[in-house]
Amino acid sequence: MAATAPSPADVWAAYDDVRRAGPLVHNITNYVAMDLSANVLLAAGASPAMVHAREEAAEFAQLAGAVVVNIGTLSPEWAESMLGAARVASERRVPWVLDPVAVGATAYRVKVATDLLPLRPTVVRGNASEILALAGAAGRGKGVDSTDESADAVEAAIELAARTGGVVAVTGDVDIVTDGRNTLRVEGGDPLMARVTAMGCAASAMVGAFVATAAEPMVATASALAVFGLAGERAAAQAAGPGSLRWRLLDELHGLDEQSVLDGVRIS
Ligand SMILES: Nc1ncnc2c1ncn2[C@@H]1O[C@H](COP(=O)(O)OP(=O)(O)O)[C@@H](O)[C@H]1O
Ligand SMILES: Cc1ncsc1CCOP(=O)(O)O
Ligand SMILES: [Mg+2]
Repeated sequence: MAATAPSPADVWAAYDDVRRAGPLVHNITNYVAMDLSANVLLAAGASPAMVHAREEAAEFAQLAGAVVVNIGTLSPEWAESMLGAARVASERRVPWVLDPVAVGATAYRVKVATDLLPLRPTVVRGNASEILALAGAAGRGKGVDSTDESADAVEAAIELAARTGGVVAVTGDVDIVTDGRNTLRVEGGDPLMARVTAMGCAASAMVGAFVATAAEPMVATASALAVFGLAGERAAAQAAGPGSLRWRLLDELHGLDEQSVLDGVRIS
């Protein structure tokens, strides 16, 4: 599908960089996702901060290695914080990630996400229905959940990436990563991951950690999703259900070693 696929060794190097640098990742994320996202970032070696007040979000964004903006539990006050933080990130070249949770569900979500797009997110990460909806195609989803396959959102992702000038990632059974010119397929993960709330939000937070430390957003995004998927599939292999998948995922992210990444990552 593309010439720029990072090798498993590149993915390991990117993860190693996150662990060494421990980047500060500023999250304006939803109430549901705060705990899992913060714990995923800590398990991956990054430093999470959840900061969303209008009075401080833009100021805090200047301190961060990356900003993650997630519209999951929106309100007008939060939307103002998101726009302020994204504007500062864009102006100061702090990489920032947009997670357009449930964007197809209501006109308000479409408006807020559409207002954020001109601030040129380094990466947009969503499920297939969200990326279809944001690109103006048919996808609507079932609330925060996708009713579409990632393979059916490839064209929408390419179109959206051309519009933002950044990277767009569609997660699902296969994760798709595109910059509008090259498109990568990241395999891995497990269907059980979709039975734990805020997994996609946590994947977006991981992307934040990787874009904070890697020079190339395509490599960073594919690497983050590959590591997250690998940890998820290793966790799922031992999990009794969604509850143990959740804590096992944190343990797998923390314990993942070079050989497991070299053996387990599949990007084409
Ligand atoms: N059917 C599946 N097979 C493998 N991995 C999956 C599957 N569904 C979701 N995942 C993984 O779960 C994580 C969350 O993705 P997704 O469910 O698409 O996000 P969201 O929670 O935003 O809808 C990603 O790492 C993705 O690769
Ligand atoms: C359930 C829910 N409701 C509003 S935000 C949210 C979390 C969504 O998380 P994810 O998109 O990662 O499934
Ligand atoms: Mg989501």
